[in-house]
Amino acid sequence: MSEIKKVLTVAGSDSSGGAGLEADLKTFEEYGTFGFCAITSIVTMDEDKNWHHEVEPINPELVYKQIKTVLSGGKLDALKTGMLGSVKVIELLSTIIDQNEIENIVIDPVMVCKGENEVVQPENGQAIRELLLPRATIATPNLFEAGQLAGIAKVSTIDDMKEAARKIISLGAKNVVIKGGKGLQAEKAIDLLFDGSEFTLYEADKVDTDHNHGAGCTFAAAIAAGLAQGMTVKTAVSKAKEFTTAAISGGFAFNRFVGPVWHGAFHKAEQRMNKYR
Ligand SMILES: Nc1ncnc2c1ncn2[C@@H]1O[C@H](COP(=O)(O)OP(=O)(O)O)[C@@H](O)[C@H]1O
Ligand SMILES: Cc1ncc(COP(=O)(O)O)c(C=O)c1O
Repeated sequence: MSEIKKVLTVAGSDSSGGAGLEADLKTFEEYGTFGFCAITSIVTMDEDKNWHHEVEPINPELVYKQIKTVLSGGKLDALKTGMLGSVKVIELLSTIIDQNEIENIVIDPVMVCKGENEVVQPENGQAIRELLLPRATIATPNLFEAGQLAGIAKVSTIDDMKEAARKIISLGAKNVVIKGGKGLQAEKAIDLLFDGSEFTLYEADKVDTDHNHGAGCTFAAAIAAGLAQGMTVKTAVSKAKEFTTAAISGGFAFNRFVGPVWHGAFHKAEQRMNKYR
């Protein structure tokens, strides 16, 4: 057996299990890669506060020590970032990327949680743009995040996505895939990849569901695992799209607010479903 590929996620914890580092690790496992994590923040949702997401950042020094622990095991095949907790963590991460040989870097510029209107830690957006985009093999913003990174008020059409993608590439990312998802004014769930010269569209049927908590994290994690396994960017995005569509189709109502996607759905183990559901 060839050596197992190693993928690190630096992300927030979503104890409801669909998003955050939980989504990433489950996805890495489904891909047959080995997942590591460094926790940057802990997210909880409070029923008494209308299910508002509360974010508790982890001390940056502790985040640094977690990453150093993982790096002590040798070279990583991919690194994925999610919710980063603070500007300090973003600064540390950019230095760590420069000082270590990491081939594939997937920057998921998490700025919003589904069901919330306000930006989580708005000061992080500028730091992600300046410090992480130039180091990204691929950035994976959703429509809102693409607008924030590109300085475009609203991204809601394919043409808007193209404009935002051009801008994000000009900020230094090697590739960007903008997740059209449910928010796009289109019949299908369309994502747009731009590598600086060519646009590629990825389409899937829209799943009619509200249980898509974690879809964005899952998509970016799947891209990271695919790249770690040696896929080209185009193949990794295409495979991630299939994986995520399946995960959304397998989503379920967890409580009255959150419906997580199910990362195990792609491999449709019927026995697994019958056993646990
Ligand atoms: N209802 C849906 N049906 C099918 N695909 C979807 C649906 N919602 C989102 N997606 C896909 O899931 C992935 C994540 O998109 P999105 O949910 O917009 O990201 P985020 O979680 O970062 O907001 C993208 O590939 C998007 O096209
Ligand atoms: C820790 C964490 N990261 C990322 C996200 C973003 O999740 P999604 O993939 O649904 O955009 C969330 C949403 O709640 C979260 O709690």
